[in-house]
Amino acid sequence: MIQFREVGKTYPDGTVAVDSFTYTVDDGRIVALVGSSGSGKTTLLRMVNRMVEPTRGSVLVAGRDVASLDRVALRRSIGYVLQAGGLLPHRTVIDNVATVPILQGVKRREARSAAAELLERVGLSAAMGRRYPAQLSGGQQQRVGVARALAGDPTVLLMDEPFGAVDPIVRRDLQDELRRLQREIGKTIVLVTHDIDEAFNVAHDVVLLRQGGVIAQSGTPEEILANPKDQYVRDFIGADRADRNFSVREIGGRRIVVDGDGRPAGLLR
Ligand SMILES: Nc1ncnc2c1ncn2[C@@H]1O[C@H](COP(=O)(O)OP(=O)(O)OP(=O)(O)O)[C@@H](O)[C@H]1O
Repeated sequence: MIQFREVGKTYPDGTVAVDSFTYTVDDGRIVALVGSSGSGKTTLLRMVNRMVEPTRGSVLVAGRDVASLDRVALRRSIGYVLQAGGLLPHRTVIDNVATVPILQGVKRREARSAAAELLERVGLSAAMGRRYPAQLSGGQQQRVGVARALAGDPTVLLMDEPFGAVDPIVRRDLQDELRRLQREIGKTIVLVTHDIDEAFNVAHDVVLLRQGGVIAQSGTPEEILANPKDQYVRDFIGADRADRNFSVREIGGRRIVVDGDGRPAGLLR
């Protein structure tokens, strides 16, 4: 469980990135922080592993205030996935994945064999392990980034725009795989994205932010779609978009679903 308790961050230049944010991420959930640029998503994410220190309030992971924990140990115990994987270019893929366990004292051989298993878990062949990051596609690098973040066996995985650098089709694949992976490994995942469709596709719970890390609305994708709280939320989720609005037409005894522009979307069974 991750508890944000009236947590805030004012940067030294006076920018209030997050005013006062209170929210609890339950174990085994995928939570997406969504909002427009500058709404404080990355700041909030980084306060969990202390890459950013809050200027007020606190963040608790598994009941412990992260401010009381050793920073380096904390960072190693929480997986962090960056856009485009954030891999070390001069190390092979397998070494990229094995780095944290080796730093944690796992023997090199064991770490490498665990890394090979992790690569398979994220859908890469062990042979890919011998390549360097630049020899992989963006989507493959992203998978390596996930494998690397999982290598320290963290309970919490933080992901910052993890699929931002890949094309829409690969992006959708990676989103689906993240859901599958999370079902298998049961980690708690907090994901930052500016893409509401990605949040709806991947997350169990969505936190929609305004500037200053203010929660405009939080809930399951279904709850938010069914009851957008105000016009800001409606605009952000595209509630009025044709592809969000369906109706049913009867044609020849069958019920056809059409979108807001009247384009056929499917058959109602
Ligand atoms: N080191 C810093 N010093 C000063 N201001 C900062 C710093 N880092 C971020 N900010 C400011 O804090 C606010 C929130 O930034 P943050 O990166 O958390 O937003 P975000 O929602 O992740 O944005 P984006 O989607 O563009 O990445 C922005 O106004 C940003 O300019």
